[in-house]
Amino acid sequence: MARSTDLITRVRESAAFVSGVASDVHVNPEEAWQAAHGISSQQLEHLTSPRAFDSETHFTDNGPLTILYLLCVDSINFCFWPQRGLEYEHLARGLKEALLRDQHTLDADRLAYITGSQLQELLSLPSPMPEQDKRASLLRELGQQLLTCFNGQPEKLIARAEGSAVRLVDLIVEHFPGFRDCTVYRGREVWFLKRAQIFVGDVWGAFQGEGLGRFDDISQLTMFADYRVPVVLRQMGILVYSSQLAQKVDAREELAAGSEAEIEIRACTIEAVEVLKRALQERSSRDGCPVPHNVQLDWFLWERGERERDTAPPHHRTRTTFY
Ligand SMILES: Nc1nc2c(c(CN[C@H]3C=C[C@H](O)[C@@H]3O)cn2[C@@H]2O[C@H](COP(=O)(O)O)[C@@H](O)[C@H]2O)c(=O)[nH]1
Repeated sequence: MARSTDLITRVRESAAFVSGVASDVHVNPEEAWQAAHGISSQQLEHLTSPRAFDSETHFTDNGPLTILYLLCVDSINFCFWPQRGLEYEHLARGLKEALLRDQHTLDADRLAYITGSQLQELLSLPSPMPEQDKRASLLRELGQQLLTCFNGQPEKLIARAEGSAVRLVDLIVEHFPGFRDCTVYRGREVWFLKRAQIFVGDVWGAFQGEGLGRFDDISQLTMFADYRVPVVLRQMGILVYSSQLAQKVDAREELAAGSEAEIEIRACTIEAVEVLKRALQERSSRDGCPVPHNVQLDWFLWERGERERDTAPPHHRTRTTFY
């Protein structure tokens, strides 16, 4: 019987397909090659060394509760830009502090009934978040499915993946429909799975690749197609927008979710990091430099995007629950 293609492979194939035919975005391989040779070996050493999850922002008890915490964070880790000043860190820190106040606050049987206003209170936010009710419904789905499929125990989800990041991404999308980040481009189904993959990357990072965070195939994750990394890749000259698209993005005009332009930005962002990774592998075959996993390249690019977000050009603006 033909083995059904795992979803991460579909993400890679989607990125290759779209970037091959895209009208408004393309990847510049020469700039990717330059960038790969511009990263110092010290930076690559740092990038590829185990990195502790910063406990100032994140909950890190390094037990099953961390898995539940990360499932909650990555269920609602999207679309902060409509509210000036709201960032990912407010979400991560807010959920951490809620757990420190009451370690049962995110238990599946409580998540299953959470409302938008209860979420706002839990996060101690002065005003409602964008898509707040949608975020609450995603947490209710998380709670209900954890109860139905995993006896309310998130570590059972991790155990069922049997040490495979690829398998865990498939399990997440199978059991939690809110993570099903896919759409249609010119008649073909295309996959991105940003929040499903970032959850796996976060578990791997939180446990530094050991115990509950041990994945033998972590190298299979693609980068996470958000709205911050495309800005960095564009500044590096690796991602190039048509003048029409550049004008729209720079004017902060919204791109509809599922529009060709939005899909081309996301797919070419994934492809750009694949090209960057291959350039680093080629360099390593000559000078022996360490080669980061995509999740490590992603963090490198995302953290640069975070540092420069106030001076960088505008990111693209799409209202979505996927990133
Ligand atoms: N590609 C990628 N996108 C990521 C993350 C993160 C945070 N994760 C790391 C942070 C600490 C731990 O090390 C986690 O691993 C958030 N985002 C996305 O950025 C977007 C902008 O958000 P902001 O600038 O706040 O508005 C939003 O779509 C958000 O979903 C990442 O790592 N990679």
